Amino acid sequence: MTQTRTVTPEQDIALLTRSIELATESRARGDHPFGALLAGPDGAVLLEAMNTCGSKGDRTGHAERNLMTQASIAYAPEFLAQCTMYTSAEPCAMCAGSVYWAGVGRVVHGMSEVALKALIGPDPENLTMDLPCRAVFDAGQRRVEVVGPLLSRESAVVHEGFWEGL
Ligand SMILES: Nc1nc2[nH]cnc2c(=O)[nH]1
Repeated sequence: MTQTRTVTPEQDIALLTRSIELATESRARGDHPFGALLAGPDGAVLLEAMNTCGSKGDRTGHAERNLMTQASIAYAPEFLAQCTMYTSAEPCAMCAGSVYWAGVGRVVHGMSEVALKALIGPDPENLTMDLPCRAVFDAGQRRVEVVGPLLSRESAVVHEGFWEGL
């Protein structure tokens, strides 16, 4: 039987804060400062992931895409439809696509893709697109609920001084 989502707004903030901590850990180990986690219908943390663009030399190694690969191997789409992905920054088009194809039903994100683009600029390491994840989900045949941007300031802090140095 599929569990119904009961996660509360207070849990949303706590879990989004955890994704920002993962972004800080990602930066500390030499990767880009992004983190993401998957929470079950009741808000229990099921999986966590960080960016691996630097450590694995994989330019598609975004935190959310790494998480969705793990999620789609570990869980059935009927269950993932009741789960939420929390991510320190709005998912890019590739990551939003991976959320859609894995079957996750809800996304809560930190700073917006537009704000990220303004913050990073034309850095060749991260040519941020100008495409909200809602636009990607709206093109699909399955509903993905999006909540965000939330904690915009907190999620931007982890990028401070990072991109200028690359
Ligand atoms: N949202 C997001 N954007 C990125 N841009 C480069 N890497 C990432 C990532 O891991 N997540």
